[in-house]
Amino acid sequence: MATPPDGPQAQAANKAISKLDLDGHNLPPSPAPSSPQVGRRRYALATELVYTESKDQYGASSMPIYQSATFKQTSSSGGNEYDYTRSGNPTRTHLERHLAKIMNATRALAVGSGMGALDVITRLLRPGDEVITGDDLYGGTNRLLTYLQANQGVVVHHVDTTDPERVRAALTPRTAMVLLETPTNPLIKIVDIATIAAATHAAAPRALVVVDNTMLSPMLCNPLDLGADVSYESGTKYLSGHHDIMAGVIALHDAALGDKMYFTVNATGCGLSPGDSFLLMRGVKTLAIRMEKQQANAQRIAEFLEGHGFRVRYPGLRSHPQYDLHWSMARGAGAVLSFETGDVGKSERVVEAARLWGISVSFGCVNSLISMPCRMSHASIDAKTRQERQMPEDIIRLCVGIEDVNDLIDDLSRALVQAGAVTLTLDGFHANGAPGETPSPPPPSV
Ligand SMILES: N[C@@H](CCSC[C@H](N)C(=O)O)C(=O)O
Repeated sequence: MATPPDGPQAQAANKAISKLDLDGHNLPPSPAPSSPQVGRRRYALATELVYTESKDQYGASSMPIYQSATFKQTSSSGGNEYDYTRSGNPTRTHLERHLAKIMNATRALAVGSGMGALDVITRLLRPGDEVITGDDLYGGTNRLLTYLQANQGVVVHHVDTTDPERVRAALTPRTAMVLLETPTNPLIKIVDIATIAAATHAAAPRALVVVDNTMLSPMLCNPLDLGADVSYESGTKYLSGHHDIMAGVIALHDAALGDKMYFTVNATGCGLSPGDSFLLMRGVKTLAIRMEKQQANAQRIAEFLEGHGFRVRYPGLRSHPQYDLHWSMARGAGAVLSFETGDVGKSERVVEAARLWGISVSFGCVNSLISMPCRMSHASIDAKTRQERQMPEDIIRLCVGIEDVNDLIDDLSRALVQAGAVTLTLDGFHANGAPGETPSPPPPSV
């Protein structure tokens, strides 16, 4: 899973490191000039996640929480490195520099949630600007784009981003942003970032290609290396890993764009708090080992469900229609999968019968979660739109954690049996009813 030391990803990462000041003590606007660390060898990603180079005044091996709203100045004109935590805080700066390093970026910004990150990014849009995005995407993203369309004069085109030609056909001189997710949430479709980025930059040079990398995290994919201009993710998920904070992260190369986004962070006060910056930093250090276990568990569970006749969507399965495309961009399949039972009521019963799997939105945490996206994470997309976009109402999303995989499979098997989603036979059990044969009517909008 680690980046090969001489591969293109590692070269890009070295470039990013050489541009960073790694002392962790500069107030944001523009990244500081290079440090004595320039040109040092890039370690494997698992090492870089843990290795930090902060110059804490006492040599603390874990950057302390600077729990202070304001900072004393040495002169009446101010001008010290930090003045007010909304504008900058040493704990957040340390985190942002570490994130820039592991996301192969020149600059990273840490804010209060994944949606907060998308808000900062979309504030670059102006009335009349056009956004091209997917027809399967996270409910919160869809909601923010719908708001911008209704209130800010931004025109949003939802197309099937799994087909780069559809994106190409939607590009116009007014395209300001192409917003991608891969794998998509919750249908786990794969989007070709490199082809779409190249097509976008050729046809609409001022357009930004923005990628939501939450499903994979920098452990498995680096969208900036594939040609994206901005990569962002919910730090609430894999980066922190314990569902004890909300956070959002933005990574990019363009200094002027970074300054514009920092302006918004400072002006609106959405920067991540010192305490949450500390927790996110702590979580990032164990990302490699968590992800390794989570995706090994997810693979076993996906194979278990598929082996019993369910339609499973997971890029670790050879049956995934875009298996090769996924593996050309990513170093792993992640730990989110979805499957269908063919009946909404049956899916509800499965979810409610699970004990070890918590009924919760979110993913990327050490404990496993089960949910019905159409009722939960994607309920803000109205039923008609969900139907138009062919979202199966019975779809169940599994977000796999680090528990013992046999316990997870036992609990899921029991829930499937209890819900009547499988038929018991002498040689085991099999899914009842092929998904899609009896399409479920959408429930009323939420
Ligand atoms: N009630 C929330 C639901 C958040 S879903 C969180 C997450 N990104 C996921 O996909 O599970 C809302 O309406 O935003």
